[in-house]
Amino acid sequence: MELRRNWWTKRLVLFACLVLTLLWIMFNDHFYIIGRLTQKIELHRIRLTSNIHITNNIDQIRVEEIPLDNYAHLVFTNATTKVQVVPLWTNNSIIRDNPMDVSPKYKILRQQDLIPARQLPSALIIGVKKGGTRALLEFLRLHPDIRAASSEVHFFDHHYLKGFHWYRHRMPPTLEGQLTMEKTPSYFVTPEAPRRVQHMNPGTKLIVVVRDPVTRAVSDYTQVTSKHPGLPKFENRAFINGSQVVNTNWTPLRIGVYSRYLERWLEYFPLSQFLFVSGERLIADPVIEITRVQDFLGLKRVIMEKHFYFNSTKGFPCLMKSEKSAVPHCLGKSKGRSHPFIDPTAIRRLRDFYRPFNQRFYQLTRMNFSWS
Ligand SMILES: Nc1ncnc2c1ncn2[C@@H]1O[C@H](COP(=O)(O)OS(=O)(=O)O)[C@@H](OP(=O)(O)O)[C@H]1O
Repeated sequence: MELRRNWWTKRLVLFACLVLTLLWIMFNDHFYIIGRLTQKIELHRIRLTSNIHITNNIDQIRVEEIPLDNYAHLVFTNATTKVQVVPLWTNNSIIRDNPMDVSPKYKILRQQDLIPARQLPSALIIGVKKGGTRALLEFLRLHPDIRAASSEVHFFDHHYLKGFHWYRHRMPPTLEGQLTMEKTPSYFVTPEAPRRVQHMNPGTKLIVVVRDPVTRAVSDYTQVTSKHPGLPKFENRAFINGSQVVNTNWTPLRIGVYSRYLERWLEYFPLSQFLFVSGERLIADPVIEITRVQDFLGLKRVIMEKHFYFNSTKGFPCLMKSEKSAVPHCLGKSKGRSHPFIDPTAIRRLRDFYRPFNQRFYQLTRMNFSWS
């Protein structure tokens, strides 16, 4: 009898160990299992809603990345073998494997069953170069409902052929309700960018930080000379062969013809999807501009007066705290450089040159930026 009882106890202990091991495995793979389930549901949804036949086995999903430009062509010619998938959902196993995402912050979120996922941006700061785009993005990052890629991604100009899967993985993970953003100022002047952005999402919100084109050109030139000292003087580059003719082929001057680029964007997006931020006012009164941006993005007005202070050494507004730390934060040395002296006659000529283009830009945007 005693022998039989021992036999049962041993079996029970063994069974309990087995159950505990199973529970442990399930707990650890909790998110992975959910991820796989969601993936199956998502794929099923694509199958139901799309007229593209996906031949891939669910466990060996092989999505060939094809630029969206070729989409129409593919649908009509070779629909069974190649699919254009713009992923709106992240496989959690990728988050699991990314060291950035196993930070304590994400561990806590996971424990609360809040699973961050990477999304394509729904709002972009598309320009303009040297307009104040970094300042705007750094200010916006204070908002708890905004998550932004920290560096310029250059997807719609340089990396488009890498596909949307690549692009999405440059974005930070977000929780439901959080907005994904990115800033690359060269998008504004990239001929293909409007069509490509529209293709990604015709509802994308577009923010353009603009600044007096003459000061912008000098700022651009200052940046170039900081990297390549010894370049010809600004005045020598701005006018053809020492004449009074403006050298419109020179990129720092060409970028300032804002109306030309905006006209191209307006072929793809309605004006209501743009917000034009004054680069000058972003320095003089950042609260006004940041409030406009929060309203435009449909966000609560969280960033306000108390978040800014004027740093007299830097000569610019700085933040009382950054996204990551509670200490006051100014932009780096490359933002807010002192500009070289430019001959006032050259400045006057450039102002005359830009005047009609500025007027056209005011007309298009229905805003008067008062650049003289
Ligand atoms: N708060 C604050 N701090 C520092 N700088 C500020 C700020 N707000 C706007 N600016 C202006 O931003 C200009 C740089 O613009 P961008 O960030 O768009 O430049 S870039 O295109 O990303 O290189 C930069 O141009 P420069 O003054 O010529 O350096 C600044 O004038």
